[in-house]
Amino acid sequence: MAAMTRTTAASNSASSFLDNYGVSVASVKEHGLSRRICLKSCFSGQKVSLWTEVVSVKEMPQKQKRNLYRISCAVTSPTEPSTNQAVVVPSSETTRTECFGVFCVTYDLKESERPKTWAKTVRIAVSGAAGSISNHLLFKLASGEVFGQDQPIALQLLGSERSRSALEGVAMELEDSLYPLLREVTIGIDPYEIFQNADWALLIGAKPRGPGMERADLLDINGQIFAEQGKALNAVASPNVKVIVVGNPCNTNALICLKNAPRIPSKNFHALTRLDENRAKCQLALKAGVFYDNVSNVTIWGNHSTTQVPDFLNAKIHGLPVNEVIADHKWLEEEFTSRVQKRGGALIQKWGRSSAASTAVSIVDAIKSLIIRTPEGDWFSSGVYAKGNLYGISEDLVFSLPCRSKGDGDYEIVGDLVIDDYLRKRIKKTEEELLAEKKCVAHLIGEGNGFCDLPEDTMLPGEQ
Ligand SMILES: NC(=O)c1ccc[n+]([C@@H]2O[C@H](COP(=O)([O-])OP(=O)(O)OC[C@H]3O[C@@H](n4cnc5c(N)ncnc54)[C@H](O)[C@@H]3O)[C@@H](O)[C@H]2O)c1
Repeated sequence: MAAMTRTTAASNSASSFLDNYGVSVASVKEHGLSRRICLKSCFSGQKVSLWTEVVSVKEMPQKQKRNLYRISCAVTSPTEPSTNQAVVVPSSETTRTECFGVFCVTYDLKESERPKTWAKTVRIAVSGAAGSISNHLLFKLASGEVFGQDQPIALQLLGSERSRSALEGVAMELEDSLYPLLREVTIGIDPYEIFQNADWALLIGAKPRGPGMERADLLDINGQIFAEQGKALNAVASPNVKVIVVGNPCNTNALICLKNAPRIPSKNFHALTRLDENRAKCQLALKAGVFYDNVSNVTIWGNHSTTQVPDFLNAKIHGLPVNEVIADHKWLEEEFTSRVQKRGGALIQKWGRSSAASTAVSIVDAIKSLIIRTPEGDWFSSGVYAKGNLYGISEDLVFSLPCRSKGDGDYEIVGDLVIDDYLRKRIKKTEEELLAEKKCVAHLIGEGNGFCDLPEDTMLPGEQ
């Protein structure tokens, strides 16, 4: 067995790198960043005659925007099987982002498993991948439940320095699950590496609000994380990446992220308010005594905080206005909102931990809302860049609004909801809170010095 170690930086293609080794490429099959390369020739200077072999090539992301290829090949001679192997690996400083375990093995699609609909691998970057929400979400993604049963996916998992070992544990569980659609798993702690070519970025990782921590402190600590991750997305993700920010305070984190990623359309950034929408639907269904799939057209307006406005005015049950079905208008006006806002807190009291599973489900719902056409006449809520909204809401905010999608990953803001005085007053309040949050993080969005004067220290849903 001949083993060699060599690192090279090349600004050109993988095949010209192979040329450096005197190897000629017979054919290349692409699977996202991974390529299977069949060779015809031999390594120059190795005096090894090759007959057929497979080389896996991985682009090693570099902040310096150089391409670095890791190449490993197992070479078998017809006369001396398994005696000739050559491995080219990067030097240790380039191995921080690793394909994990079984996912490093090259794969080939067998003809029999190549249905006509087999699609290009979707690359999904997930931050906070070792956390509670991800622990539910990753397995839904890998199972095909989200993107479909003929859609191979790659999971690119970002953790923090502290969660490095846990991240390996997550990847081991994914290995043991033998998901046929899960083609690649990479783990790491550098967003510039993990976000490479991501089609989706699910930004969950954030610092939790500790005891006695002001909302302003949380904004600053987590804001810095999202400024960095925005820059990393800008540098290395797919230019049309769809970003869903979950880590709190998610609206302002999403705003910070998009401001730091000018290459990516602002429209592509979302703050997750889908859990609030789902909770609102559940409360309306409970009150009306109907199953929740009969509730539609529910909007969450504004911030994912206790100033959020769950809208019963425009919501429907069995296609009828909610206030025609629920006669108890006092309940709608006085109790419904706080029930939605306090649902997370009530759950913590019962179970002693926050809602991870239902949050993961709501992330799945949020993705599906963008890749599946919205049913006629309905809409969904998402924290989106408010540019072009017809409700007079400040446009330079990430604000939860009613949206509709054709299922192509894009969406439009629905512009014809009725806003009465009750809603207008509350929407104003959540808007004021978001404007104040924006001032706090001015230093992170290129708008001078941050100055924090929040109207009140509101909580995140579930904190109280
Ligand atoms: N928008 C919503 O509807 C909603 C709902 C529930 C929770 N959340 C928020 O989601 C976030 C995560 O919740 P969780 O229950 O999974 O928390 P968790 O503490 O279980 O997991 C968070 C993980 O993120 C990691 N992390 C921290 N900083 C990171 C960074 N800079 N890069 C990558 N990873 C990092 C941590 O090490 C940890 O493993 C919290 O901010 C929470 O408030 C939002």
